[in-house]
Amino acid sequence: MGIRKPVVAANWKMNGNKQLVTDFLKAVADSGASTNIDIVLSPPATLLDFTQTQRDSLCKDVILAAQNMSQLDNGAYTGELSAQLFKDVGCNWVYCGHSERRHKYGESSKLVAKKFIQAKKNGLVPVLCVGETEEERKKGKAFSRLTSQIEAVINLAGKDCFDNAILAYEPVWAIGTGNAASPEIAQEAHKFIRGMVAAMRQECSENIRILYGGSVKPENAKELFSQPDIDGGLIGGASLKPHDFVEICQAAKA
Ligand SMILES: O=C(CO)COP(=O)(O)O
Repeated sequence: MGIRKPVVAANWKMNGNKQLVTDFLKAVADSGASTNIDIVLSPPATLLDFTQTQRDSLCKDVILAAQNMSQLDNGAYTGELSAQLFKDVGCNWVYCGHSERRHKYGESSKLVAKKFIQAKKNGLVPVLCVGETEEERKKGKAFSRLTSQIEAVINLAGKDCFDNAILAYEPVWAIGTGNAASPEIAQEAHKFIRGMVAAMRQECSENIRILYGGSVKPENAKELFSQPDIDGGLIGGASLKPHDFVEICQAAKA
């Protein structure tokens, strides 16, 4: 991982409660896991205010992230949540284009790019999630899928868009299936993604952190994180078990 500070991000999706927030933050604090790595927590939006308060008293280093966000500033958009609302409850990062948003809620790459821009405009660090489906991989179209998802952001946000941003490779076939990508397959995709950034801006490609997501668990984290272009992970299911999450964080330090 070299010069890049590892990141381990918890994505609770539509799970968790106040008790889990407290247990999670205590486990992270007790383990000292946040030394030398960035630990990110994204509980459901309703828990963020509580999480901020608990974070400030239990484990100040933990970064809060929103799981999704409106591309718009404010106004008559029932049920939507804006960048400013998330900043108000202590968020500094936001996930853009998680595969569940793309596939279950029909978010297009163009909409994802608008959200990415909105995050940057408001001083939030966007975590752009990209990844191919199983069918795309079988047809040899994995890299063209990644290219189109990343190009959509570059086209709208410009060539320096990945300064102060994070990328996450999350192959759809590995999310929630228990079948993580092999370290070789993940590394190949991460190298490809870093190469795309390098083609625009060499310096940015050396600094940008690219996270792997999809069935990361304590048993496979170390091997995945030891790949040269994998700078940490975006953790779903295993982040709901504080002990497992802490173990994954320790693997990112090794
Ligand atoms: O979607 C993910 C993180 O954003 C990964 O989820 P799982 O770790 O449950 O596969």
